[in-house]
Amino acid sequence: MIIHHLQEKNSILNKFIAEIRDVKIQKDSLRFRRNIERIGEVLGYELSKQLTYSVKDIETPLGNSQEQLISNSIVLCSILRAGLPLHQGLLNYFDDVENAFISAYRHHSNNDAEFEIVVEYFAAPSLNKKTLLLADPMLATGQSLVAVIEAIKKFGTPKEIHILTVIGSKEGIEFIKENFPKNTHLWIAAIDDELNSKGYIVPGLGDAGDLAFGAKL
Ligand SMILES: O=P(O)(O)OC[C@H]1O[C@H](OP(=O)(O)OP(=O)(O)O)[C@H](O)[C@@H]1O
Ligand SMILES: O=c1cc[nH]c(=O)[nH]1
Ligand SMILES: [Mg+2]
Repeated sequence: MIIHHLQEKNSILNKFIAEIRDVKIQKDSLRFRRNIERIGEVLGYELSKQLTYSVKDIETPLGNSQEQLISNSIVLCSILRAGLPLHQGLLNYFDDVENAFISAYRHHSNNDAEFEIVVEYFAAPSLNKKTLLLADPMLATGQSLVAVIEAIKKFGTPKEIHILTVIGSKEGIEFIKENFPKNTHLWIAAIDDELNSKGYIVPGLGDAGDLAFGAKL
């Protein structure tokens, strides 16, 4: 796995990360969603430098200009629910790509510490030979991403996979490294050291889905 850790270098991204982590600021759900969206825009811009380009002749009112444009066939797939604002941020820049959505949630049967990932819903075009962008703001244990990559196998084999995430744990990154193809790129804004006993990232930000859309039963 090729890891691109964006916060290794200081940028305006730091402000968006600080605001989504901040226990007071994150209570403003409109601002929380918009910050995740802005981070999606930054991740998408960085990722665009890794794509394939081909020249296209563009007619201007005064002449012609040769522009290098992205030639990958891209499918942007986000994991519900928390992936939605990240999806919007990526779509702001990758506005003409195909889209896919998959649901994955933690199902607790006995206690808070034990859960399985339930994948129920998947709407997608063929993924065969495509460049798959897989977006989910939180990479905690990594179990959701691994359940998703298993579930989408029947929709074809992508040429390459780019995972886009906001905050990840070291443990989660190790887990997905073992379960994704070696040429997979991980674009990650912030990496945290720990997971708590309930599988939440520490210091993290709490529950991204609830902060964006409210608590669920
Ligand atoms: O790496 P993992 O341990 O699998 O955890 C990460 C998952 O948890 C969050 O979703 P959640 O299950 O809370 O669903 P939600 O988006 O509906 O809130 C997050 O958006 C990831 O999908
Ligand atoms: O820290 C975490 C772990 C899973 N899901 C979240 O939203 N946050
Ligand atoms: Mg959640």
